[in-house]
Amino acid sequence: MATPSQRRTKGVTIVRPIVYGNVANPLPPRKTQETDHTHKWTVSVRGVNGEDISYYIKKVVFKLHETYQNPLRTVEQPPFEITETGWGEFELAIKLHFIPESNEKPVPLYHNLRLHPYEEDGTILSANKNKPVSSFQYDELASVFTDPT
Ligand SMILES: O=C(Nc1ccc(C(=O)N2CC(c3nccs3)C2)s1)[C@@H]1CCCN1
Repeated sequence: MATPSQRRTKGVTIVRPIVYGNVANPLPPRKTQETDHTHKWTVSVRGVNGEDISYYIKKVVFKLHETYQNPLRTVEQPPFEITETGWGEFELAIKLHFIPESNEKPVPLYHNLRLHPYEEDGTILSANKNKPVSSFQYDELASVFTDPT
């Protein structure tokens, strides 16, 4: 956390790494018959190494695909995550709202939800390639605060 003098020093840039992404696991066969949903997934915004980000993030708004009920999901306390089930992959919009809200504009992020482990070249891995079935995709983003108040 910036010291009071840093917080008022012009030109000071505070970098806070943020990790966002999703995990996904296949649903048991009996479940998929009911809704055609094949996976359960969780999209999350977290601090690196579990760092508490709630002292500077007021809330996180997740915008799911329009076919989901109530596609705009607001999370106002950690863990900043949404768990849903589904059958496909799509782009989620995420917006980070900061404390104090008036000084930092909300930061938009975009995350392509993944349901399967992928090879580097994009080919889908079959489970027997010793890759965990739950796919992890984290794009690390350093959120930069310049000229903080
Ligand atoms: O998959 C894709 N788009 C998707 C949008 C929404 C998806 C989904 O999983 N769900 C909607 C939700 C509901 N189903 C029924 C009632 S709510 C479960 S998937 C694209 C198209 C091909 C490649 N990627």
